[in-house]
Amino acid sequence: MTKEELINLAKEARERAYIPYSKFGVGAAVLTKAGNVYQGCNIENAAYPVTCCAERTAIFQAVANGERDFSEIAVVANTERPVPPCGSCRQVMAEFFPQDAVIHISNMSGVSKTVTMEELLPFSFQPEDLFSDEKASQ
Ligand SMILES: O=c1ccn([C@H]2C[C@H](O)[C@@H](CO)O2)c(=O)[nH]1
Ligand SMILES: [Zn+2]
Repeated sequence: MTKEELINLAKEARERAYIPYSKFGVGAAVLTKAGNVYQGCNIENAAYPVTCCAERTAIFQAVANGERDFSEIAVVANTERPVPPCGSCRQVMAEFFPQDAVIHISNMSGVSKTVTMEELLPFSFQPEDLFSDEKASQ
């Protein structure tokens, strides 16, 4: 699976975005270490904050299908510069992605940028931090 193929799958998912409020469509495609791809689009809600971004939709789709080991994700929007994932999505990525996993962000005309998980959310709160709580280990 090439970067371009993953980006094309994110573009395809973007066509299914449910965006009656913002009209801002985003698509994502996440690649698992097993070689499977799960797509996601943003899904908005009349109660605005309930909206789920494309990235989280794709990751949750994969996890709900029993996959938790990820190597890459592509995210696409029709913007001038490639759209950086929001803070909530970065934290969800940090839960599942290793530090060397790669995030490809792209616009519709193919301007893209690739960053690692470590670059996208450095010094992130990790599951290990929670489990290392001193009281929890007593
Ligand atoms: O990286 C991003 C940024 C925004 N959105 C969605 C959320 C909302 O539906 C719309 C406007 O913020 O775009 C995403 O899906 N991913
Ligand atoms: Zn987000």
